[in-house]
Amino acid sequence: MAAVTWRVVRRWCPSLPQVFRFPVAQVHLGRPKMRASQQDFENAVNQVKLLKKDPGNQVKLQLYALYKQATDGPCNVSKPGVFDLVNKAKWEAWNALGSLPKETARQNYVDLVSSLSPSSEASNQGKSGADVKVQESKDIVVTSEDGITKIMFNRPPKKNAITFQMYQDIILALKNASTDNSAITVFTGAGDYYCSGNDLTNFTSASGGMEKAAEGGAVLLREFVNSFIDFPKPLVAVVNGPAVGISVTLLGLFDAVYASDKATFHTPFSHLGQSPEACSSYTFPKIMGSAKATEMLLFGKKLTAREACAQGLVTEVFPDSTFKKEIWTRLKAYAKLPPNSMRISKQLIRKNEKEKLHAVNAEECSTLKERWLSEECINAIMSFLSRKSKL
Ligand SMILES: CCCC/C=C/CC(=O)SCCNC(=O)CCNC(=O)[C@H](O)C(C)(C)COP(=O)(O)OP(=O)(O)OC[C@H]1O[C@@H](n2cnc3c(N)ncnc32)[C@H](O)[C@@H]1OP(=O)(O)O
Repeated sequence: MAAVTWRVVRRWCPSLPQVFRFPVAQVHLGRPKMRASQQDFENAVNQVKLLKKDPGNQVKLQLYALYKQATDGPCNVSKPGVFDLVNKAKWEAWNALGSLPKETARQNYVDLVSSLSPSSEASNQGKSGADVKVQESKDIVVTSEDGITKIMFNRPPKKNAITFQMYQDIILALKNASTDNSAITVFTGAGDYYCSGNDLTNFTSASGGMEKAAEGGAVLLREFVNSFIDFPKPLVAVVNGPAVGISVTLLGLFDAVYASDKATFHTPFSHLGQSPEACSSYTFPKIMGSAKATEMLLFGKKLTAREACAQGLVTEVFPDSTFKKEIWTRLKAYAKLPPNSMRISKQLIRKNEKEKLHAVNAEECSTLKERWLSEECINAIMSFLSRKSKL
């Protein structure tokens, strides 16, 4: 899926690196524009193959798009399916170049490759992470500031429900955050909700029928949850409002959870004909004991922030009026702690659990794949979509 390595891709397509989304406007070209000859272009293509350091998915995406535009012209192939993550991302990057002339694409490719020379790689490494928007995505906004990478659900009109695209964007954001120069990574939500969980239209709107959607959904979910299990730095949730479904279950994989007193925690899986995910069938009983976990995961009991704190799911609750101010002040202080020490301590805490968590994730995903095709689940989703039911 998305985690194809640089080496694998070079083998797969020597001059066309694996890529992800990166808006054209953000390419910073290293020198003034001159007309690049075909020879310059071919030299640049060869230079890419010799790069010692992986330039990162965003740059690889841009290289791919510019190469295709320079050689084939505007994107002329149909968009790959929703679960063909890598090819879809490549298609989107190429398609985003619109009608950019071949010569300009060739020039931009040459300039981009030249900006990847060892000297410019070295000069990029010293950059501070001050207030940088690090990933372009409509519904997931990623910023980096004061040693904190913030990943924000940003779909307030839909209560931040998570689309298939958002799952993919989060996987990419976590991958980037694991190696950026921030000390901690924080999830939060825009608007009044933290997140209303899985977008219930994900399965009904996917092309290729429910079975294919369930199959692809299970693969995507497994990779998504794996990226939380394996995340190497302190992972903090700033729960600004109600949280539903997978946005709650994931909290068992976070290192700290801070909540506004307006937040609630709800996992209505039985109401939806579904079963728990994000390792919550293992983490929740461990955190709160099996009786309390049963009330949440089987009976769908909604907890207030204070109840969730008493059960150990939430670290601390703050009055909503001062929540943001207090929490960001505190997190900025935490982000100044020695990052390597925090990473190593987290590793020690997580190490003995990892294998178990991966096994639980795999089993939960295959169970869910069956559930999504069950009559109970399909009826529940249809009922929500036809507005007969709400939580
Ligand atoms: C591939 C991986 C799969 C992983 C699986 C995970 C399992 C889960 O996450 S299960 C949890 C799924 N979530 C829900 O069941 C929540 C459904 N939403 C609601 O019950 C309510 O919308 C609400 C209680 C969250 C909010 O109610 P409220 O009255 O305040 O606002 P609404 O008018 O209902 O919502 C505004 C707007 O947002 C749309 N929306 C909200 N949540 C979802 C959602 N989860 N999926 C799709 N759409 C959602 C809602 O339909 C409204 O849209 P319109 O304005 O267009 O009608």
